[in-house]
Amino acid sequence: MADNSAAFLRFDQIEKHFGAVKAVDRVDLAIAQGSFVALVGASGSGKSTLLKMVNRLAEPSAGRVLFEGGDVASRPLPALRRMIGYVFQSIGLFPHMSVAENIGIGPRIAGERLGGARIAELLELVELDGSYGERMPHQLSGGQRQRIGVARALAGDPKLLLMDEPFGALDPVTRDALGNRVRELHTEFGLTTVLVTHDMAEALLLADRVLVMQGGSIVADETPRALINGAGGDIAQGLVAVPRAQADALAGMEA
Ligand SMILES: Nc1ncnc2c1ncn2[C@@H]1O[C@H](COP(=O)(O)OP(=O)(O)OP(=O)(O)O)[C@@H](O)[C@H]1O
Repeated sequence: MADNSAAFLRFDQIEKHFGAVKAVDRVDLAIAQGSFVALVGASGSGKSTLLKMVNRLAEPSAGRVLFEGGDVASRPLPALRRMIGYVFQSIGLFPHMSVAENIGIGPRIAGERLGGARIAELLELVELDGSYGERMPHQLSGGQRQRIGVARALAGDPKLLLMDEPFGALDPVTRDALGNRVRELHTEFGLTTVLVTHDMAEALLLADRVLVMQGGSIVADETPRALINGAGGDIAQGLVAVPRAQADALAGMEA
């Protein structure tokens, strides 16, 4: 077996139980620095719970999560969360704070105030004009709110970006544009990214490694190319069949 002890992010026999429900069931997994990993699988398969054990929004029932070799449980929370950007679907901007204050909230909790130039730079990264800093969250579209969520996640110069269905509520065009922008930012900043998504096409197009979860376990771990070529087993292939059938149906409509 490969020695994963030096992996950037490692799940070591990790479990999470909610009463009788085993949300995550003995997952062993190593994620290399710089990789873009998509986590897919049916609703309730344990994706969000696995992700939340990295930044300690959920504490494991057993096992450990190691980040840069150290157990996340022994890191002070503000420092840990500063190193880990987190974006989720209902982005949770504070409604009474301006966009600029929302973006700067993580560093502020850690005792640092971001200046206007830095806020403008972060807005630019997500392709929004600096003037958006003065707006209030209710003055934004859903897509703009998700962009602010990405800017906020990047504000602490994280090494690791965790994304839980970040584009789920967006229209397909915005979703595609923001997904591609995140992939560019991942490369530009040398991030390691873990993206939870229900959309296998999104996983195949954005990630360089796709993990499939079922009943709390990882049942497939493949590259997008391998999945397209039939690897990963029945559950993975069942998920790949959806975008493939759509692509075939569209191709069949060509004149
Ligand atoms: N706080 C909680 N209390 C009780 N049960 C929970 C809690 N969080 C998750 N669960 C249960 O754990 C299991 C895994 O949930 P989880 O949210 O991780 O799945 P998921 O794959 O992310 O689902 P979805 O794709 O619908 O978001 C589910 O059965 C869920 O009901």
